[in-house]
Amino acid sequence: MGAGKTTAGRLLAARLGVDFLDSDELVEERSGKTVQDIFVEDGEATFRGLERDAVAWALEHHAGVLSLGGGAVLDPTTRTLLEGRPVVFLRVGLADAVKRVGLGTGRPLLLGNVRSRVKQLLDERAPIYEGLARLTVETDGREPEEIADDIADELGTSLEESP
Ligand SMILES: Nc1ncnc2c1ncn2[C@@H]1O[C@H](COP(=O)(O)OP(=O)(O)O)[C@@H](O)[C@H]1O
Ligand SMILES: O=C(O)C1=C[C@@H](OP(=O)(O)O)[C@@H](O)[C@H](O)C1
Ligand SMILES: [Mg+2]
Repeated sequence: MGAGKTTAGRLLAARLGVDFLDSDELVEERSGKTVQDIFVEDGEATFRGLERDAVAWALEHHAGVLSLGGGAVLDPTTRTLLEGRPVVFLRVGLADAVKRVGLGTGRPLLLGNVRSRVKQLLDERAPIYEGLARLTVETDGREPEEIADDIADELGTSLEESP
């Protein structure tokens, strides 16, 4: 959360001239509920199931850029769906992540002490992100446009070698 997946993903799609989808937006459209309400009313496990279905649908029906929620890779089926695809890990340090998520509004997993929650989630999840990523891009102190340009340049090369 706060890595800039949604922001840089949208810019990347525009730069490549392809469609853009975001798994949180898809979950909200498909369920008719906000992510926040799903977490509060139905719980995280229900959200992960909806997220898995949304990711599966997007990967099957959509060619373009898909930005994921930061916890999507916690689901084993979602991880399997992503394996072998050009997954990009946007790395963010604690300070920049905390700045970017602000008070964590709309991000139910950040309720409470935002800084310690972000740290805990980054520590737990970094190995999963690293294991899945074909490309890792550092985002600290960098503008989303620059990050999107880097991804486009580096993925272009990688996709030529292995689609
Ligand atoms: N590289 C960046 N530098 C500064 N702010 C950023 C950057 N990328 C995104 N942001 C801002 O941080 C917040 C979270 O970005 P978002 O794209 O929603 O992240 P994610 O989808 O990874 O949670 C937004 O307010 C966005 O404008
Ligand atoms: O990291 C997570 O578990 C979550 C990240 C959020 O998306 P972003 O990473 O786009 O903020 C959203 O899916 C939900 O609040 C849970
Ligand atoms: Mg997002």
